[in-house]
Amino acid sequence: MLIIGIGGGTGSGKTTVVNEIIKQLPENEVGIISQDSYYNDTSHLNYEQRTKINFDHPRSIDFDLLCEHLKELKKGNPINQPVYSFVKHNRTGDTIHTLPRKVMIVEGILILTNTELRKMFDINIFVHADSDERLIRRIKRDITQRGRDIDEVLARYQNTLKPMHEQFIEPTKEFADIIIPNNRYNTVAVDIVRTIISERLA
Ligand SMILES: Nc1ncnc2c1ncn2[C@@H]1O[C@H](COP(=O)(O)OP(=O)(O)O)[C@@H](O)[C@H]1O
Ligand SMILES: O=c1ccn([C@@H]2O[C@H](COP(=O)(O)O)[C@@H](O)[C@H]2O)c(=O)[nH]1
Repeated sequence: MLIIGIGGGTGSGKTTVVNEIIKQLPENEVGIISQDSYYNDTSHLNYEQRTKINFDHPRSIDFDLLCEHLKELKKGNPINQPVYSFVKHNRTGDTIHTLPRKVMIVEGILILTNTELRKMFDINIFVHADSDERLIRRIKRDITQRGRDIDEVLARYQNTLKPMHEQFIEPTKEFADIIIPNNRYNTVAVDIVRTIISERLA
């Protein structure tokens, strides 16, 4: 199994890059694990309390479960990936039955901060976009897709997202084997990663 970790700040384009990478690859050969599925289960909190969580800090992620799941996939066993709702700020209770594939892609803002996870990755990729570009994308996405308003997005950006990005996420660039500049759609970089995967699948 080839495991690729794709990190980078919110709005840098990780999900978009992953979708482009897998577009022309055989569906049954490549699997995706999203760090977002592994936000801690916060069912013991009410909605108001959940809105106050710092979702950009590594402790907001259930890395134990994520590592355990990746180990199971490596052993050839399927896992049940939790489904997360950004609208409710919590797991939905549903799961996605995820089968082990020849290539597994793990993507998320904080995945490269975790030493145990990094040890399991064969290739570390960091997707970079400038912070103003990421903020613009985040405002548009969170308002249209995640049920936020402009005040919420900007307050979260100033209070937690920006400082956490600087403290935890940006430094993980150091661990990257490949940095994808993604201020514009980067088809060349996507092709390179796709070629690496195709060679492994051949
Ligand atoms: N290179 C790009 N140029 C312009 N918009 C982009 C680019 N890459 C992604 N986007 C858009 O930015 C938003 C965030 O992208 P997404 O892939 O969800 O980022 P991430 O997963 O890193 O948070 C989405 O609406 C997406 O369509
Ligand atoms: O309940 C939640 C959980 C997370 N967030 C924000 O999401 C991003 C990470 O997702 P990307 O798709 O990589 O952007 C993170 O910056 C959190 O602030 C949230 O708003 N609500």
